[in-house]
Amino acid sequence: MGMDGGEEQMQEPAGCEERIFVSVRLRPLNYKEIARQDVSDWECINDNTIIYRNSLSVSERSMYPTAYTFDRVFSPDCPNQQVYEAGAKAVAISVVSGINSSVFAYGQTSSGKTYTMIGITEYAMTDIYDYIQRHKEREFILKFSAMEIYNESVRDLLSADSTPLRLLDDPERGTVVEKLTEEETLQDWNHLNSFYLCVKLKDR
Ligand SMILES: Nc1ncnc2c1ncn2[C@@H]1O[C@H](COP(=O)(O)OP(=O)(O)OP(=O)(O)O)[C@@H](O)[C@H]1O
Repeated sequence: MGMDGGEEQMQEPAGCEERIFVSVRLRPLNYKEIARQDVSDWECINDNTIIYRNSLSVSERSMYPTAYTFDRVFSPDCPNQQVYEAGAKAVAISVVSGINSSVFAYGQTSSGKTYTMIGITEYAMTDIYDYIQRHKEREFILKFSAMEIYNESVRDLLSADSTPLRLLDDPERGTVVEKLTEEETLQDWNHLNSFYLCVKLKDR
């Protein structure tokens, strides 16, 4: 996979302004929904807009907006690679320019957060390692941590100990998760993958 599209952005970060890119991904119907002959309530009508095809009456429908616009929307047949390229790549690889970046998924249970984030992380790490390989004149340190926040309790996904971790307010660093495992000796993709596998197994 090439990085030509993001290269310029990586060398010339856009300054200190904050930017938020919001995209929506529609999940395909699962086999249970198909068996029930469910129909998706949502439809992408272009790259930026989804519409709600609800079953309300015409008079009720006028009370609710039916079209919602985002920076990007992805239809149910969009593969992870396309979601990554169009929705997360620029953010994910901006870290090599020293920009603080974050990609996260939000949605109800079974909406596809894990499916999407696993795909995005794999493509992002491939790109980041590719960049590092091609810039041997620079030194990079990659750290990897994984935590789950569930029912307001924080759990370290790289530790066998499932005791909830405490959140501390550090005057300089902001909110800090106490005792979160931080692997800072990631040598290559395979090394990362061993931690990553551990996270995937714990998510089940
Ligand atoms: N875009 C997609 N294409 C194909 N299958 C998908 C897609 N998104 C989600 N799925 C499937 O739907 C199921 C639920 O997805 P996933 O586990 O990612 O949801 P989640 O939002 O992480 O759920 P939870 O909050 O319960 O952990 C999984 O079996 C996943 O493989």
